[in-house]
Amino acid sequence: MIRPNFVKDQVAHLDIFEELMADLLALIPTDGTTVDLQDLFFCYTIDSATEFLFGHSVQSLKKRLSGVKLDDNDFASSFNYAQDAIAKNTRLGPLRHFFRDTKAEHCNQVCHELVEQFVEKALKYRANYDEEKAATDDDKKQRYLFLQGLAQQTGDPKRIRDELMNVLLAGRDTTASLLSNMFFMLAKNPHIWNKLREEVASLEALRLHPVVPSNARFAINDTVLPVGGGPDGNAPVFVPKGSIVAYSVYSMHRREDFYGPDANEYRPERWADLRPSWEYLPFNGGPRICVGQQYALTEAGYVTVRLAQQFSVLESRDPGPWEENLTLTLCSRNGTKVALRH
Ligand code: HEM
Repeated sequence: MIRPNFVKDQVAHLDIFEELMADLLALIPTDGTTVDLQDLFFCYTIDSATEFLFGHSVQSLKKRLSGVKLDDNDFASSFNYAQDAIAKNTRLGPLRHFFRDTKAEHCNQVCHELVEQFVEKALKYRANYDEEKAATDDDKKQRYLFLQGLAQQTGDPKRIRDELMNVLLAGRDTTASLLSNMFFMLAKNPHIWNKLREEVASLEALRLHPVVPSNARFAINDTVLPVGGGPDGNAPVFVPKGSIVAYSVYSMHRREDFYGPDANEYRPERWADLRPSWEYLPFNGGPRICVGQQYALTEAGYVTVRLAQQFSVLESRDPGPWEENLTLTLCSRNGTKVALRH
């Protein structure tokens, strides 16, 4: 249902990315003071995703700039907390019933209340579709709104709310994590920053630190996987109906038989002649491939190029190597502490 809302014209709204860039740049010190870019990237992507999805940004970067103290009733902080609680609950499994988290319940409510307002707008748009569309046609500059696209397809308020939440969840932390992991590695490798090719730098960041590092499928019928069985892993594997097959994209992306003996290193130059197929799956593949892939790569590429234009020096301010923080996505445990200079 949401796939038609992701055609190229609709996701390439560079003006949104540029407007937010001004706020992002204003928050980066230029005197060599350490800044945590990961923190700022998470603000950037929630602002852009809420603008794209709802037509209304939650303005977390602007709030930072004006020094507003964020409390538990703020959408961006509540969304972060509620998401971490989902990851924690998944790990606790059946034990989660013994750890009631009232703050998470409150945060869920804050998120739902904000999204409800947009659901109401969507339903109003649907009810007055002809008039609203005529008004839109008159103003050619009007941006495409994901919310309106959704309202044309369904009038079920719960479905609209769930789809909005789902895309916000799928699209926000992922892109922020990609940018954070990539800048962590770029800051450790200044020679790459200097001759940056934004596209290959992000492809390599998604190989070494795939932000969706594992995945699974549930067999709805008996089936056979062509390889993976037997002592050498080359025999077929029978998968009975009802089983769950989990796989690790993280491990696959570091296999030396695919990527060579330096598979564990961040080396974007390898993409000069690398043309991977199913051994490279940051966005998955097949019918459920990520619908936001173009959006994510456009946004990450845009932010990278703008920062590269603005700053010639990017220095790591983290003494250690990259360490993982696995919640719903994979980002850097110690943030992306760097210093930037013109
Ligand atoms: C670096 C950024 C991103 C990565 C690595 C990523 C990765 C993925 C992966 C691996 C899946 C497949 C999940 C599965 O197998 O079931 C997926 C699905 C999805 N992604 Fe992304 N994603 C990113 C950004 C985005 C963005 C920006 C959006 C939206 C604006 C988005 C929306 C979605 C949606 C709606 C699905 C579900 C598609 C379906 O089930 O048909 N993603 N993503």
